[in-house]
Amino acid sequence: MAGENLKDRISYLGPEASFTHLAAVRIFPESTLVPFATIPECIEAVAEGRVDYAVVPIENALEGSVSLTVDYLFHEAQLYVTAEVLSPIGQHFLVHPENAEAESFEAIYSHPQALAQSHKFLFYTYRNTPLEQYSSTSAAAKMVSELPERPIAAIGNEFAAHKYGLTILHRDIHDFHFNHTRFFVLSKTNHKLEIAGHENEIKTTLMISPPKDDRSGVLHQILSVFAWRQLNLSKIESRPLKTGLGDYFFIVDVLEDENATMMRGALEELAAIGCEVKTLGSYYMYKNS
Ligand SMILES: O=C(O)C(=O)C[C@]1(C(=O)O)C=C[C@@H](O)C=C1
Repeated sequence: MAGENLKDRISYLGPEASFTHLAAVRIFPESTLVPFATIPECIEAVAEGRVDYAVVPIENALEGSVSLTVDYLFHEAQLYVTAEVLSPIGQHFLVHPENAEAESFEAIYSHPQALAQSHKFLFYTYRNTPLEQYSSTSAAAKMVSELPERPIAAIGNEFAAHKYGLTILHRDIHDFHFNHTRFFVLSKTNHKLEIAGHENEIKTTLMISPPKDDRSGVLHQILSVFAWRQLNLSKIESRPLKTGLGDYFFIVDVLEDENATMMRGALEELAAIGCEVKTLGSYYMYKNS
């Protein structure tokens, strides 16, 4: 399926000016974007057909996988990745203009990922200020804008500062310069979103559960399936199956289309060695500036 439909409805972690919102606008500039308070609600909305696509964070360069998204995709939903968005992430320290001269702050609010990405700055600059988790960076920014009487701060992006009329007291407070997040664009149907400006490389995400007989060398066996076919992996990660200690599944990103001959052979061979494979489909990557 090519292009976006103007009538499409898209769920994202709101409110406006979250990082997920910016990623959603990159792919769906003209569609109806519907904010939700949590990632599971965004995923549920697409699984139940209330929206056509969900845009959700999947991995951050500093903090690793967003386990909530990974686990929902494995355990709860049968959805497909239709595109990936790679966004640079700049975290800023935002305050109400009336509190721009405050000597200290009562608390600092943000999404747990943003607090974690700014850990060093917060430790060295605001060691004694409580850090409070909030549903998203933009929800924290909105809340700070609504409570000028409280000396509180939020961590979020520049768009949130503009949207909610906040002052950027400290700019670029994320701990490492190369801060990027990958977002998935999820749908109930397996297809690729093809709009202008995608990278050439195609990627397929597989979730592989190893055979249950606990044989030795099974990870080696799984990797060999890809290795001798010269199928390049850009990521491999394990997550708990939640069936017992030591039980894991593997998330593998392969730089090939799932319909390519070598990939079809790899999927057959994985089944033959007793693996269960959940494919999330093949998709292109879009960079956000
Ligand atoms: O809180 C937001 O603004 C989000 O869109 C969520 C989220 C995440 O869950 O990783 C997205 C990107 C950034 O890494 C920080 C937070």
